[in-house]
Amino acid sequence: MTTTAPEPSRTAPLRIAIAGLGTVGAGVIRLLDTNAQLIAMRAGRPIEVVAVSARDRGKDRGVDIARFAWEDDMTALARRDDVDVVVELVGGSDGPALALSRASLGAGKGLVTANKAMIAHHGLELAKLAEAANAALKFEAAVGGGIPVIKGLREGTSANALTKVYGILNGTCNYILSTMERTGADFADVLAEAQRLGFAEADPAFDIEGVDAAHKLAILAAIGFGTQVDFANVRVSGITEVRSADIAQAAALGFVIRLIGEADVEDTPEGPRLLQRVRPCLVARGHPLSAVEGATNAVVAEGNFSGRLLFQGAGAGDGPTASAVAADLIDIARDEVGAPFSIPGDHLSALPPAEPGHRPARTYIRFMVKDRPGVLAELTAALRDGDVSIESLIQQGRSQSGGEVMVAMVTHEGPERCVTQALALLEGSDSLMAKPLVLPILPL
Ligand SMILES: NC(=O)C1=CN([C@@H]2O[C@H](COP(=O)(O)OP(=O)(O)OC[C@H]3O[C@@H](n4cnc5c(N)ncnc54)[C@H](O)[C@@H]3O)[C@@H](O)[C@H]2O)C=CC1
Ligand SMILES: N[C@@H](CC=O)C(=O)O
Ligand code: NA
Repeated sequence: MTTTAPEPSRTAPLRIAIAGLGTVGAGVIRLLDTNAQLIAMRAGRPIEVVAVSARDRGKDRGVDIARFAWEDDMTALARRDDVDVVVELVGGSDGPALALSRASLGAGKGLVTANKAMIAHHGLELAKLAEAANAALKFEAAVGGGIPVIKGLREGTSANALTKVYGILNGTCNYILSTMERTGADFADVLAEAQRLGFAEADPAFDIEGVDAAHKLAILAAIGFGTQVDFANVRVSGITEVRSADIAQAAALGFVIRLIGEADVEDTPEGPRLLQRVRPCLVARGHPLSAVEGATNAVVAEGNFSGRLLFQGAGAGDGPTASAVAADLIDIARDEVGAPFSIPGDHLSALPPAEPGHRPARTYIRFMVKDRPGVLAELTAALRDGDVSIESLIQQGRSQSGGEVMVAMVTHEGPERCVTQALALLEGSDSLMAKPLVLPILPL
């Protein structure tokens, strides 16, 4: 006689364990407490926290954790028989978060995570583990905080071939850029405020150097284009070189500066190629992304039948991120699972990276140069030799004593590689006092 484990009753609670009780973890507990009744109604059963783990048991988080079992070793959560789903809110691409995630899926438990770094690096492996164990792996909070953008792409646009996905994917950078633009405040002060508000990563270099946005872009591209997550081939530049003077100059020209992630698949004679890049761009006032302020994120997806879709909302912070985590839990409670990347891991394709040099672009170029005769001629000669046509050129004031001046230009549309070639001609020039800043102008 064979016996099988009894099917859990649909009214039995979904029993969860939470690892990580920082901004997001405490937010999830607060949300599950506050909205317990409506969540039980919508999920078809209660969602009940059984056990938790973090670094410091005694820390005051503004939520009562004494009612939950405590594990010093977070991977012990994956071994508990009284847990159906593990929620990983620790962070870090490897280390304990990855060990816990592998152990949870390996034990056949569902996994909900907000950890974009881990999904960007190990998403395919974890998806295959989940699929093999017939367990859920969900990560709505990992991209766009509270915006249901993973759901939007996995479900809402699932009948479309996507042509492009792009947008503002990092709340901290957007908070810094839009606050500097509005108030003229200093970069370091605004970053400190974003940290205080709980938007920034544990190491904020991930935010300001564009890496966090690149993690999120790699995840969106995988879902949108049915490709394996390919973080290693995202071309990344962050916002650390952007100065207040660039923001002011952009404003005078009718633009704002935003950190934009963009991905598309290009058909080439050698086959399809995946372009993924994150970089600060000039965005014309009037473009929907120019009005995105503070820690808000916005993602544009273009489908061949849906047309252009815009997903917008709070991209960081405890409440919005907790909202996305809880929505994933509700899906699991309802048994709505499916392949983590929309199509099974074994069928995700591996596309080589695209080379975008031939693509047409208008570009803002800012030089910091020595204030001396002949400098402008040197710059314009290099641009001429690189086949770059200048649309407008502004020299900002004069220094007192032959010091540093700013020269900003906007180019006419031309192949991207021309700007790169022109700037290569200036490399090593003692007229340049800093590396030129190149900001593409986002097409409408
Ligand atoms: N803060 C936000 O707005 C958002 C955060 N996320 C992601 O959510 C995750 C958590 O982020 P936050 O709550 O902001 O971080 P946090 O730093 O506020 O909290 C992290 C928690 O994990 C625990 N922890 C960290 N390392 C540990 C270790 N080695 N052993 C045991 N416990 C450890 C800490 O004690 C703390 O309780 C990260 O993956 C982050 O990228 C995603 C979307 C938005
Ligand atoms: N540090 C991230 C948090 C959300 O993902 C951000 O600023 O967007
Ligand atoms: Na989201």
